[in-house]
Amino acid sequence: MTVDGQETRIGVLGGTFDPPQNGHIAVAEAVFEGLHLDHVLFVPAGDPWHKDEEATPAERLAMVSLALEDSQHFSVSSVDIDRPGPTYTIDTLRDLSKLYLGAKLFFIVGDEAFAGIQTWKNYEELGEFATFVVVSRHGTQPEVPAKLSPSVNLLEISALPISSTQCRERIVNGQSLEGLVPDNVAEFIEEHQLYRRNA
Ligand SMILES: Nc1ncnc2c1ncn2[C@@H]1O[C@H](COP(=O)(O)OP(=O)(O)OP(=O)(O)O)[C@@H](O)[C@H]1O
Ligand SMILES: O=C(O)c1ccc[n+]([C@@H]2O[C@H](COP(=O)([O-])O)[C@@H](O)[C@H]2O)c1
Repeated sequence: MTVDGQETRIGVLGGTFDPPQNGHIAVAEAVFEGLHLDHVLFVPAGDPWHKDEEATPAERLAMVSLALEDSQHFSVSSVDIDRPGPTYTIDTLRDLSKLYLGAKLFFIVGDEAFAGIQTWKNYEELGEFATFVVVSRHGTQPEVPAKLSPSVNLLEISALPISSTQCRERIVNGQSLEGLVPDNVAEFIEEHQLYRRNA
């Protein structure tokens, strides 16, 4: 896949997006600009085996679509939701490599998520499919396994201090999400009464 004879460069931001928040969009923008990408795909996990998600896959997919609806360069992919079973990045990257033949993939991941990379399925093979862009979310120095190191790019960004956990806790505490998630995502959460478990 080429744009004007150049190899297409596609960023892949995998996540639980429970809910999508402005930090996700900011990190995608930072990597899009910093690495001169052509596009960023946001890929909500169908069954994130490593987390206890609250909203359903369909709700998380809908919220990511809303968050990106005005964006020219970012879009959502349902590959991880369409595939049955636990979500593994090796499968995400295999599927996207087939869908975007010849494109160069950049898997974007925060330093805290990358810290667990050695627990990911077939992690030694991930570098065959994508360059890993590890962003300085918490400013920690990630340990890079030797087998992956040729495929890992550490990128300093000014991450927004926002997490999905913080958003969910604010809802439980009856606090506003203004400035933390896009307005249309806040409206969806309100309309569907999401994350109110203890309220
Ligand atoms: N504010 C942020 N700045 C930089 N990276 C982020 C930020 N928020 C999330 N990310 C990264 O985006 C990816 C998807 O994150 P995820 O959907 O799990 O959100 P989260 O805020 O980390 O969720 P939770 O609080 O529920 O653990 C991960 O690689 C994560 O590190
Ligand atoms: O492949 C795995 O085993 C694996 C284990 C943990 C996380 N991941 C992926 O890492 C991405 C970020 O996860 P998270 O926890 O921040 O939502 C998301 O795309 C997950 O599917 C993948």
